[in-house]
Amino acid sequence: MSALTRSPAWKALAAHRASLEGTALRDLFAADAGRFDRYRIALDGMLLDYAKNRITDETLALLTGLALQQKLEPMRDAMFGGQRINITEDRAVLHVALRNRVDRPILVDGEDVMPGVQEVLARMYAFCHKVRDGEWRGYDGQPITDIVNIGIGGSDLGPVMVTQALTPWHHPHLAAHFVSNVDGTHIAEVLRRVDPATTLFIIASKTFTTQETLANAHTARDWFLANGGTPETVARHFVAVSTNSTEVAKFGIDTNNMFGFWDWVGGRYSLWSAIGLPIALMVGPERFGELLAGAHAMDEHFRTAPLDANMPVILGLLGVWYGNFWGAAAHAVLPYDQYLARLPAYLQQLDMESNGKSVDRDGAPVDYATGPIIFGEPGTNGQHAFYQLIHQGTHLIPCDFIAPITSQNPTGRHHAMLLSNTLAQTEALMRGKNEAEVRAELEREGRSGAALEALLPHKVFAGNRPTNTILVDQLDPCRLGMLIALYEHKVFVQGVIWNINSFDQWGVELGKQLAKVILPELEGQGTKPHDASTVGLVGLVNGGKVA
Ligand SMILES: O=P(O)(O)OC[C@H]1O[C@H](O)[C@H](O)[C@@H](O)[C@@H]1O
Repeated sequence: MSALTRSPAWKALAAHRASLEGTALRDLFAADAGRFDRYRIALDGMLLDYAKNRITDETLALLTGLALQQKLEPMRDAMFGGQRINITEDRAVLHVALRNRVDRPILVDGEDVMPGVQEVLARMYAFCHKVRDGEWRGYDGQPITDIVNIGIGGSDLGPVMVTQALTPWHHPHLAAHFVSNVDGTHIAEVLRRVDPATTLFIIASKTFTTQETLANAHTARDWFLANGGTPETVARHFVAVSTNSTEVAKFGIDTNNMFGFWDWVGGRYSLWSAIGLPIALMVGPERFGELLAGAHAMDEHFRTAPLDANMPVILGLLGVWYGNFWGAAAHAVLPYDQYLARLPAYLQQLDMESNGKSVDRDGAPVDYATGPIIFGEPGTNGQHAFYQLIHQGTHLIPCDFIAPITSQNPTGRHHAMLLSNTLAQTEALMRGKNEAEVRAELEREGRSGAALEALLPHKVFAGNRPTNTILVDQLDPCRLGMLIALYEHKVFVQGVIWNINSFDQWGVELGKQLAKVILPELEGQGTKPHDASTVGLVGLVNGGKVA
């Protein structure tokens, strides 16, 4: 048994969990009118309501006890203090420095990183002004109309998600496009829609060695050169965001047109750095600053609020509660805002790449569940697709419902209808509908006898399904920054409880290595030994058809 599962706090939670068997959320609500008042946290136009969870005051006390036992506070302070908590890569973890709006010095090995952060931000902002004001011109003197960000993983998902979420603040004469997949269809479809004379390519890669990104970048440059561009004008159309100036120069981008960041910014935590350039170009430096300010407000809350009044801590602990003590393997994120359509995809990388680990910080196998499967779709679309399983399936799936009180597009009754669905879903999941209620309903519909009995079990909802509701006044840059930082810190909290390193991602390497072996085989350069299935599949691909 691991130290964690042997620990007093863990055992106390296991015993407490057993004592809650058979306790239904609807009964907890009926017995306690104060749940909503006690189980909510508000901060700067954002509210977390966590009353619809299988918890009591004792649960929260035991969960915060677990956090204390696992040294959450010292670990949090170590992150904010620039210590090298990413032990397998020997790096500090300082995305919080990128949005440190008060200029509190943040030291890594005794050196303050803040001047460097400010310097890159100032260069980014100056560049944004030039492009946005039409001062930055393409090869034939026209202003830029289209921005194509080429990157993948953390160099894509954050910029895509945020750019889409902040659509109401977009520059009226700029359009953003994102190319990530190595599938040639992705870049082909984007290049079909843009004009080389007025397009700016951002090649975004922390390492500048990522196969997909470099393939797309080369294809973009070849297309540019074949369509009116020249080697001399590449500099007006290609900029890079990277930590690797050597590889950027090798690719042929003038390092004057490179925006740097640092090894202490993890890919999936990098949208606050120069990786956010497409966002800043589209919404402008002022709005980008508000995004950073929102994240900073959440950082300060996480850093200073007591554990039991701390949004990321509570979200993280609730996830541990369900994953480790109730057997929940998945977690749904359900944004009731069309602008947040890509939030679930973004959170899949943030959470699953961070906490999808099965050895602890010392390399010992864990004997407890770690990060959950994250999925989601914007409401109300998800309701008409997979909510059936959440309501009546055999898996317990805790859900986060996220919604703005005010819409950016008030259109007739739409927003009230949207929000009525948000609130109804959390109520339905919590309450369910018991046999007596279903029976009464069927009788009111005029059913009776065998027909009623046959239908009855299908229409029962067990309820007792836990949800969090995150309401924001409106989805503006500041609130979006808060929301993303909330999830970043939630993931951190869980990693600390599970004693895993949330900041490496060795699990993505094996597939990359093997793809390098298979690629030459698909390009006619001989074959290599594999298992029978892989050999067979390579043969079919090389043969050009499946049979
Ligand atoms: O920014 P890059 O160095 O191109 O990396 C892009 C992505 O690829 C890697 O394989 C990692 O799994 C991601 O965490 C990273 O964000």
